[in-house]
Amino acid sequence: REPVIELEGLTQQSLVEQVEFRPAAPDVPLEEVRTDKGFRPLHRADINQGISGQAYWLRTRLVNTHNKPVSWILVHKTSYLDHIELYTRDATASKFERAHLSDRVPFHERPIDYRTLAFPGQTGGDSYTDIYLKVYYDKPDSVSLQFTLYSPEAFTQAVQYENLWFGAYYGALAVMLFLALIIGTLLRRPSVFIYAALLLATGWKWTLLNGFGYQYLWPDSIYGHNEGFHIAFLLFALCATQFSKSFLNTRVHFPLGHRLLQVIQFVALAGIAVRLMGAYEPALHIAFITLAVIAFLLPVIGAHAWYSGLRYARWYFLAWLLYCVSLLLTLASAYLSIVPNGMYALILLQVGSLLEAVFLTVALTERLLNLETERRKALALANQDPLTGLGNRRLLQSEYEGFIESGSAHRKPMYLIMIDLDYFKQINDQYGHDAGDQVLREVARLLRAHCRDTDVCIRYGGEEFALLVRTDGVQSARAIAERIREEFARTPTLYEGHSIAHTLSCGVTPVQRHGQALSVNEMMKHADQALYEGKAAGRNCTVIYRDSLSNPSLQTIQ
Ligand SMILES: Nc1nc2c(ncn2[C@@H]2O[C@H](COP(=O)(O)OP(=O)(O)OP(=O)(O)O)[C@@H](O)[C@H]2O)c(=O)[nH]1
Repeated sequence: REPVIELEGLTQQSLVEQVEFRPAAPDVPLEEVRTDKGFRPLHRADINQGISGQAYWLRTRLVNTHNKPVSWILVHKTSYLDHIELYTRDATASKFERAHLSDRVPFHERPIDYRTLAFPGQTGGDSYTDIYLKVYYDKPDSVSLQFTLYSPEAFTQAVQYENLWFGAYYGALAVMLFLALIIGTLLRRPSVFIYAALLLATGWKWTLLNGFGYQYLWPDSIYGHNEGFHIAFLLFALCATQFSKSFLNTRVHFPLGHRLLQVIQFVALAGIAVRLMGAYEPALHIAFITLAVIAFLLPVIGAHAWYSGLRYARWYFLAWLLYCVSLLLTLASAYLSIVPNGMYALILLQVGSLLEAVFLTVALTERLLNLETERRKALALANQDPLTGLGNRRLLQSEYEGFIESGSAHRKPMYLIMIDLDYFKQINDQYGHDAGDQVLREVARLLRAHCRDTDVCIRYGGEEFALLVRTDGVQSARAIAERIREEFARTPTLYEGHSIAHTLSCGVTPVQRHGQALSVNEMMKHADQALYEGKAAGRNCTVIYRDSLSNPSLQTIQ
C-alpha cells in the first residue's frame, strides 16, 4: 500500500511518516526506482542522511477528496541542495511529468521567488496526484530529506514569519556591525575591527545557509551561491580565533591555547586555499572539523581566562558556550546524522549565533569600558600632584583649552592668579621638610575653599600654585587673590605643637589680550613678572600684571 497525504484542510504538513523513501545510485531512472521494492517509510530519524553522494527518492500520493482542485506548494527546507526532480502523475494521466529545480541555475528561473527550492502544483477535484521526488547533489554533501507541503495561503504566512525573524536577525547583526565599526574607528582598537570582521563572516555564512544571499544579494551568481560555503565557514573560524587571541590576549594569559588557536588558523587557511584551488570534499571536511574544534576550544579558553581572573571573559565564555552547544547539535545532525530534523538544529544554531554575537558585544563593551576607566585613572594620576591632591602642571596644559572655550562661551574675562609662598625655604629649614609639606597642604585646602568648580586650581611646582578663574574684571580677580593672601597670613599652620606663621604673594594677569587667549607659556611669563615685582616690593602682596611691567604702572597692594 502506497503512503497517502490527504489534501482536505491542508495548511502545512511535514513530509514524514506519510512518505516513503529509498537511496539509489544517482543515475537510476524513475522507471527502475518505481518497480523496485526498496522503499520504506520515512521517519523523523531518517530526515538527515549525513554526507552522502547518493540520490534519495521520496514518494507519496496526494489525495483530494474535495470536488474542487486544490493548489499546493512543495518546499525543500535547505537552501543549498543541488537538485530536486519532481515527477507527478494525476489519476487520469498515463505518464509522469518531470520538473527539475536546481540551485545550479540563476535564482530568477525558479517558479517561486523563495530562498529554497519550491514547486507549485495542483491536484484536481476528487482526484489524486502521485509524487516521486529525487534529491541529490553533484558532489557528496549533507543530505536533508526535509520537505513541507503548504497550501498557498499557509506558505505566504510562513514566508512572512520567516522574513520577520530573519529580518530581526540580520537587523541585529547590522546594528552590532555598525556599532563595532564606529567604536573601532573612534577607539582604534584592533579587537573591535576583528569583531566587526567576525560579524561580517557570520552574516555571510548565514545569508548562504538561509539562501537569502542568492535570493537578494547575488541572484545571478551561481558560483557565489554554491562555492562560498566552506570558505565562509573557514573565514568565520579564522575571525573567531583571531578575535579570541586579541580579546583575551592569549599570548600572555594562555600560551597553550594561543598555540592551538594558531594551529586552527593554519588549518583554516589551508582549507580556504584547498577550496580556492578547486578541491571540494577535503575543504568540506576541514570546514566541519574546524568548526567543531573551535566550538569546543573557545569556551574552554574563555573559562580558563575567566578562572584566571579576567572578569570580562565571562561574557566571552557564555557566548561561545551557547554557540558550542548549538553548533554541536547542528554538526551532529548534518555531519553524523545522529540528531533528527537538521533544520531545527540549524535554527537553534542561528539563535545561538545571535546570542553569541550579543554576548560578545557585551564582553567587548565591558572590556572597552574597563580599559577606558583604567586610562582615565592613569591620566588622573599623571595629572595629579600626590602631596596636595591638586592638579599639576600637566593638568594646566590639558585643561587650558577647555577653560578658554568655556570662558568665551560665558563671555566673562579670565585671569590667572599665580601664588608663591614667601620664604618657604626658611620654613623647611626651621621646622623640617614635613612641616613644609603640611604648609603646602594647607595652601591647597585654602585654594580649594576659594575655588569654584569651574576654576582650574593646580600646584604648579615646589611652593608655587596657580588658579585660573573667570570673574567680572581684574579688580574682582585681585579681590580673590587678596582673600587667599589675607586668610593665609591670618591662619598659621599648626604642626607638632608649632604655630608656623607664613605669608604668600600673588601675581594676577588677564588670560586674554586684545580678545585673543594667550598661550600657557605667555600667560605664565606675565604672572611670573607680576610675582617678581611683588617679591621685590616686599612680599605678602598682590600684583596685577600690566602690559609693560617695566613702566611702574603696576599696582601693588599690601
Ligand atoms: N616641604 C617641601 N618643600 C618643598 C617642596 N617643593 C619645593 N620645596 C622647597 O621650597 C623651597 C623654595 O625656596 P625658594 O625658591 O628659595 O623660595 P622661598 O624660600 O619661598 O623664597 P621666595 O619665594 O623668594 O619668598 C625650597 O627650599 C624647596 O626645597 C615640597 O614638596 N615640600
